[in-house]
Amino acid sequence: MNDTLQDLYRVIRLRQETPAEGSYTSYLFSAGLDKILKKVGEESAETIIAAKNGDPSELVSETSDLLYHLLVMLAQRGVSVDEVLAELDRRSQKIGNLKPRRETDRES
Ligand SMILES: N=c1c2ncn([C@@H]3O[C@H](COP(=O)(O)OP(=O)(O)OP(=O)(O)O)[C@@H](O)[C@H]3O)c2ncn1[C@@H]1O[C@H](COP(=O)(O)O)[C@@H](O)[C@H]1O
Repeated sequence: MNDTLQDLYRVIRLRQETPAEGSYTSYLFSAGLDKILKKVGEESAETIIAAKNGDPSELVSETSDLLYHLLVMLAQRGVSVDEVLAELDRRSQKIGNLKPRRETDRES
């Protein structure tokens, strides 16, 4: 896998430590946790709508917005993206994760 998420997280941490003029990331950190969480919520909803709409480029764009805002959220809470990637790596050791479910649960 390439290092794009880790590189982006590094830039976000730089902005957190050293606010920069005209930086959207610095603006988010100065606005605080509630603003960051509001953006995560908005971008999540926009990603869901994009997935429903079926336009692949819209879905790529909205998913990118969401991932960026999730990384800002992690940085604000002091959690490294490496911890998330390590957790995903750990999970990749296990396959067959489907738990038994009732017939009525299949659509939701
Ligand atoms: N990946 C991103 C990224 N994705 C989305 N965005 C910003 O997220 C915002 C999302 O758009 P919206 O319309 O929802 O929000 P808005 O109206 O601009 O802002 P709000 O008033 O809602 O807060 C846009 O302003 C985008 O520019 C990003 N801003 C920065 N980055 C990365 O962060 C790096 C540092 O950017 P700066 O902090 O701006 O220097 C960049 O080089 C990029 O790699």
